[in-house]
Amino acid sequence: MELRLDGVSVAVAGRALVRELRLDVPSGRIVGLIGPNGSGKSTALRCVYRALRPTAGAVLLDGADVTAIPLRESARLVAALTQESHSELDFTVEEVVALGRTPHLAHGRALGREERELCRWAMARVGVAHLAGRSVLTLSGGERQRVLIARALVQQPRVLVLDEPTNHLDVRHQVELAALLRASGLTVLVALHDLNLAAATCDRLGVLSGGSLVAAGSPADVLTPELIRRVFGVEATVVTHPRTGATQLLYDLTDETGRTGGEDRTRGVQSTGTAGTAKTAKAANTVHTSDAIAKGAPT
Ligand SMILES: Nc1ncnc2c1ncn2[C@@H]1O[C@H](COP(=O)(O)OP(=O)(O)OP(=O)(O)O)[C@@H](O)[C@H]1O
Repeated sequence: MELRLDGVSVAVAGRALVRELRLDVPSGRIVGLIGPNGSGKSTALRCVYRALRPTAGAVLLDGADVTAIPLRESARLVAALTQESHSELDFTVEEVVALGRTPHLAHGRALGREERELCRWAMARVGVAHLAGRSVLTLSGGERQRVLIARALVQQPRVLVLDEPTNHLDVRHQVELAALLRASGLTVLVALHDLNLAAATCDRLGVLSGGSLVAAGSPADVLTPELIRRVFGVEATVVTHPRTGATQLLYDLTDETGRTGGEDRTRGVQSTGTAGTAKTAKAANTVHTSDAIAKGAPT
C-alpha cells in the first residue's frame, strides 16, 4: 500500500508546525523522517495515524484521503507506535499485545485460536514471550517498547508508522528492530534520531527543519556534511560502511576547548591508571576542567 503526504500543513494557534510536506512512501518501502528536536516529525506522523487532521493538504493511502476512510478501516490499515503509546494501565503483556487485534474484532468477540497463535508469534518475534503474564507496569523501557512493537505486528497492518521506536532499546534490539522492519514487507514511515540507524535501515530519508522538508532522497544523497552542519549544527564525516556499504556518519565531537572526548579520556587514564572505571571518568573530567581553567576558558 502506498502512503503519500500530499502537501500536508499543520498550524496550531497561528503557528505553522508542518509546512506543505510532500513525501511518498512507496509500497513495501521504508522512509525515515529525520530532523532536529521540534522540527515537526511527530506532528507529521500524527496526521498519518489520524491523531491530527492536517490544516491543509492530505494523507493518501493508495490515493484515498485517510480522513475519508472509516476510522475502523484505517485502524486496520495503519498501525502506529508512538510516543503516546505507553499507557499506565495495569494490563499483562499478552493482554496489551492482543489489543492489536481490536480493529479486526466484531464487537465483543474474543480472540480465536489463530489470533492467539499470532499473538504468541509476535511476542516471540520481539523477544518478550517469556514476559507474557507480567504486568506491563513492571517492565523496563526497552521491554515495554518491544511489547508495543508486538502489538503493532498482530494488527497485521499494511502501513506502519513509528515515532522514535528505538527509544529505550539497547543496540542489539535496535539492530533487530531494523531487521524486522526490513523483513516485514510493510510500508513504513519512521521518525528516527539516530542518523546512522536511519541510513542503514531506510530506503529513503526526508529531512525536516522548522516544519519544512529541506531534503529528501537516498541516505547517500541526503546525508552530506553540508546538510548535517546546516540542519543539525554538527560537523560530521561521511563514510561508507566497509562491509554493508551503508552511508554512515562520524561526528566530530570536539568540545568548546577544541579537544575530543577520546583525548580527554586518554589523559584521565594516564593520570590515574584505572581505565574504564567511573573514577577514571571523574578523573578525566577533573583533568579536563583544570586544563580548561589553566587555558583561561570561561568557568
Ligand atoms: N499541540 C501543540 N500546540 C502547540 N505547539 C505544538 C503542539 N504540538 C507540537 N507543537 C510544537 O511543534 C513543534 C514540532 O513538534 P514535534 O513534536 O512535531 O517535533 P519533533 O520533530 O517530533 O521533535 P522531537 O525530535 O523533539 O520529538 C515543537 O516546537 C512543538 O513544541
